[in-house]
Amino acid sequence: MKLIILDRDGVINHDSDAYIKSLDEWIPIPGSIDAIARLSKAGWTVAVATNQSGIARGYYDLATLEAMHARLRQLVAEQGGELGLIVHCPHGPDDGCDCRKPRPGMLHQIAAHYGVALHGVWFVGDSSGDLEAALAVDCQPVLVKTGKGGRTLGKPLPDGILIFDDLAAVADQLTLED
Ligand SMILES: O=P(O)(O)OC[C@@H](O)[C@H]1O[C@@H](OP(=O)(O)O)[C@@H](O)[C@@H](O)[C@@H]1O
Ligand SMILES: [Mg+2]
Ligand SMILES: [Zn+2]
Repeated sequence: MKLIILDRDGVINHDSDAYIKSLDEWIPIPGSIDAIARLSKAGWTVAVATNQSGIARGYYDLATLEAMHARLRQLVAEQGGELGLIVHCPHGPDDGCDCRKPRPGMLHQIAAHYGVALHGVWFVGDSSGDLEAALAVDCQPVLVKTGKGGRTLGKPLPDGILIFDDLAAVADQLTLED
């Protein structure tokens, strides 16, 4: 199975230091919806693992998050693609959960859902926590320069990460190989 896992904020949609708190604030990064559709049409299963501490912080509720994800699925379907499992961590930094990145719990959830191993699976993110979560379970960490990616690039980076301008460039690479 060709599985790729994506972070959401800063990779699929624009991020904000004020959190993405409503459907109106959820704005796709240009090229990202098409990238997901291209990957899907090329036989890739595209899953999402996203921290959503805004729920624990009371900034928005689960219904609002699910409305964002319904919009995401609709936009990908309109491009002829299909989005796979979306897993989110609703917890806050002090909740001690196993699913909040950089912990790899959501990656394990996705692997279990599809019955696959995580070794070498590309996990595309914009933050250091995404890269750390990937490395914790032997995924291939992939950093995009969108969202917080520019800031992340300014920090010391672990060895072995792949860097792309954006999700569209990741899709170009993976669909080129097919
Ligand atoms: O990039 P993903 O995982 O899809 O989602 C990130 C969001 O949950 C939010 O994560 C927060 O971090 P804290 O949760 O406050 O540490 C902040 O970075 C916000 O700017 C950001 O919107
Ligand atoms: Mg992010
Ligand atoms: Zn959690």
